Amino acid sequence: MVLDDLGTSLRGTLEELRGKSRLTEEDVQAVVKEIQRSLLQADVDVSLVMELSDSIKTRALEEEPPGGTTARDHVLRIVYEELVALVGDSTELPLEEQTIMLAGLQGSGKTTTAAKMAWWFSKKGLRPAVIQTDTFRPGAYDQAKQMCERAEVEFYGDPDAEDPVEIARRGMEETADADVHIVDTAGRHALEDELIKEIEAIGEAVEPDRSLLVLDAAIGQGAKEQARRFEESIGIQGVAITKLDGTAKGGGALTAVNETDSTIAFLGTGEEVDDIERFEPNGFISRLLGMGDLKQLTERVERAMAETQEEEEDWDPEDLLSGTFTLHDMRKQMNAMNRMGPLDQIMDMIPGLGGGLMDQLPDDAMDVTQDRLRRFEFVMDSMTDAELEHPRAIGQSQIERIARGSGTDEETVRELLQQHKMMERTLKQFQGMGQGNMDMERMMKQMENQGGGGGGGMGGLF
Ligand SMILES: Nc1nc2c(ncn2[C@@H]2O[C@H](COP(=O)(O)OP(=O)(O)OP(=O)(O)O)[C@@H](O)[C@H]2O)c(=O)[nH]1
Repeated sequence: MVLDDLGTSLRGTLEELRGKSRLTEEDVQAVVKEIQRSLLQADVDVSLVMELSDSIKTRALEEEPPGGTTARDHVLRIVYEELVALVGDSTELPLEEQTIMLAGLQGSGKTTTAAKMAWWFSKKGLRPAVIQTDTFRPGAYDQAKQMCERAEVEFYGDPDAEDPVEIARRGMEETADADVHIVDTAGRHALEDELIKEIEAIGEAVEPDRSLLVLDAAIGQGAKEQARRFEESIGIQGVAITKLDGTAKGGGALTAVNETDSTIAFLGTGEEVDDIERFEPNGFISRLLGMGDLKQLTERVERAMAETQEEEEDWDPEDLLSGTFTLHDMRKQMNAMNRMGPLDQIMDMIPGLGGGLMDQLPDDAMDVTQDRLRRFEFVMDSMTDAELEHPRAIGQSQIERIARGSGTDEETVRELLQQHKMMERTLKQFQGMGQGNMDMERMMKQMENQGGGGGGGMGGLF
């Protein structure tokens, strides 16, 4: 896959830095040379490679590594950050009603990507439909139809119709119930005016909210020209890079994204409907370098720089006692519980609250079931940022969508929302108690009562 051997070769060079606390110019040069070699081999544009190596060199030599950071960590962090900047952010894709048009050359993987994207949106709880307008390639209709059947998503196409614009228009009408329309267009062997005109006309008919260019990872320098032409005619908001599971190099596609100031939306990694990933720059580069989660390394160094002992990754129980309590907070707490242990121990860490308070709760109150946690995780995965931030504003139609997307049921979504409400209320009382005006016994009673049938007291949280 893209830049495949970068991680291997870089690891060797970095190993040689082990034990060193300062970097020499030769050290940096050796690292940069490995990166240049890998990127150029993977078809990344020369000027882009030079730009990247210059900034790595300058930063590695000029930035002062914070105390306690090894030379290896210092340079690895800079390489990681520069590579993340090179691949750019992920294309914004709100989970809401929208029309997405796919464009690209023949064989780039548009039809496959349309069905995969529809599958992806359906897993997020939306109702997608694929509209197939390819009248150029015989077989495109059957292929799209079969894939959509496998993805269990709505499909519209007309094998007998000849006018793609008319198919697109009718497709939008016929699938009016769907909330995400994915419009697949025809490709050609090369970028021809006819192809551009056809896509422009389809664009006028369906008025897409965003258009994505589908690029085969094997494409070389030609990707730049393609991206530019599509960008000029229909405007490209993002790119889907396909066939990353093969031996493809991917550098051409990366260059195209960078040159056109575009972003990557999806990665295709196989021929099945679920062989699709939402592009996520940090994870992508970490995986590429084969070095675990490098974001953590960056964060560790940043913390050292700020000379703070604060463990940013770790949830601080005291946060619960101030400010508003959102589902983001609840999720952080769930993660923290996975790492830190059961709730009673966590509560013990809160100054003034631990020390025996939890002993007064019924034994099973702190029983955290993994299964429940996991189901709540699925539910939260299918929520938007806004929903996580303002859970009280979640209405029935959103509950239905979230339940569908998370593969759970409405009952579980409601349970989570109820849980959040209960926890928020209880925490407010803790806040009150923190100020010394809460009667302990009364609070304990309330906590128990709030549990209702779904689980007891504070322990019914999960
Ligand atoms: N291995 C692998 N194969 C893929 C991937 N995406 C698409 N393909 C294959 O690539 C070939 C072309 O894909 P299509 O989806 O038909 O391409 P298209 O761009 O719609 O082609 P036209 O309709 O002719 O423009 C098919 O055989 C797909 O199975 C991928 O991520 N990995």
